[in-house]
Amino acid sequence: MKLNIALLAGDGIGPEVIDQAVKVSDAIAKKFNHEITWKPALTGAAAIDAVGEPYPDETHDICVASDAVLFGAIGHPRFDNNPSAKVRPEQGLLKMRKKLGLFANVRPTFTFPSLLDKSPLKRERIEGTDLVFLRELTGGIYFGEKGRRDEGETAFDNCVYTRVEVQRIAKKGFELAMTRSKKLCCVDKANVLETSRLWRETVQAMEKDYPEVEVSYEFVDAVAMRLVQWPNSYDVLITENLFGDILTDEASVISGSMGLMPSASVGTDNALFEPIHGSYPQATGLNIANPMATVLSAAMMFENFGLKEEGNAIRNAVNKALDAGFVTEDLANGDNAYGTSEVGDWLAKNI
Ligand SMILES: NC(=O)c1ccc[n+]([C@@H]2O[C@H](COP(=O)([O-])OP(=O)(O)OC[C@H]3O[C@@H](n4cnc5c(N)ncnc54)[C@H](O)[C@@H]3O)[C@@H](O)[C@H]2O)c1
Ligand SMILES: CC(C)[C@H](C(=O)O)[C@@H](O)C(=O)O
Ligand SMILES: [Mg+2]
Repeated sequence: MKLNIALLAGDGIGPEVIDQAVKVSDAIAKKFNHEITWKPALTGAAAIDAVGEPYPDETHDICVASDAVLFGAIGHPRFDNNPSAKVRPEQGLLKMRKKLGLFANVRPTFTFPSLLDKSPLKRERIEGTDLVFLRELTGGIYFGEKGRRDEGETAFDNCVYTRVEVQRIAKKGFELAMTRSKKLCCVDKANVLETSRLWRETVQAMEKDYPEVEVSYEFVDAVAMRLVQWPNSYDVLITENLFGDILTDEASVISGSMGLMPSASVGTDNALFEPIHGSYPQATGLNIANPMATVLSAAMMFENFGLKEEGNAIRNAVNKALDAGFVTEDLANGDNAYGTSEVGDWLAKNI
């Protein structure tokens, strides 16, 4: 297969982890006879520095013309520490998601056999966890009207959802549940928020089309608790943008590290693959960040092209590295940590 992949490395550890995903993907291409053409493009603070805006038109054109996008991470402390900055790296990420129509963010949470005792949660709680969040990605409070009034003394962020936005993510949730254990949890705050009541009402109306799916409706605050208490009781969870952002970082503790969590952001016409973590500024340039989340995002990319064996080959290499203890410092004991690029080399060699 010939694949054109837009490569948006971004900021902080973004370029370091992306390099490893490229190495591993190139090893896959060699083994399975594919041809990958990488199309690097600017995004985030790097794009602000170069051209004054975090998601330039040229980058968008490259994304649209590609078969998929592989994304590292964006964000820089000089913006995080300056609340009044008008142009911010994160705006680029949001604009990109919106312009590419990536309304569904698929964020799986699973455990790795050799890491069961690495999690701060007890083995018997997390063993067997295999759940997927479908996080709505182009609506809600992230995209509603926001601003200040009263001479800056009052701030607002509006949370808005349309029924159609809820229907399309819920449809994905029901369809995914049908291919798994037929359990769907709708995460909301319908006891308080009107947008959540629209979510609940919309999902309830869709239940009749999927009679085999057992649907539960749970409040987000309770899910935040049960997620770490009984994670293996969940299968597919659908949720609005902000709740999904928060719960998936929480869920990374189940697997053992933020540096392990991949994701796919999909829409009708485009697909983008990105780790759930950020630019981890403290680790920039130190060759210590875990590249596995980005490497596993590349595995999701191959699977999205229908290349299951390729995706599995990546997962097997990651499992082998974890079993062998060939890991970065977030997962290592004491002195036994390997560098980001060494882990990438090891994975590529073991494809
Ligand atoms: N999708 C994205 O690009 C994205 C996501 C989240 C945050 N951000 C941005 O990243 C910047 C830093 O934000 P933050 O510190 O809250 O979140 P972060 O995800 O960058 O880091 C939080 C913590 O997670 C751990 N971590 C993250 N990635 C890791 C990796 N690859 N290997 C090992 N450990 C890892 C580290 O302990 C780190 O301190 C901010 O500017 C933020 O806006 C971007
Ligand atoms: C950086 C930020 C805009 C982004 C989000 O909130 O969606 C990040 O936290 C993520 O999870 O991808
Ligand atoms: Mg996040």
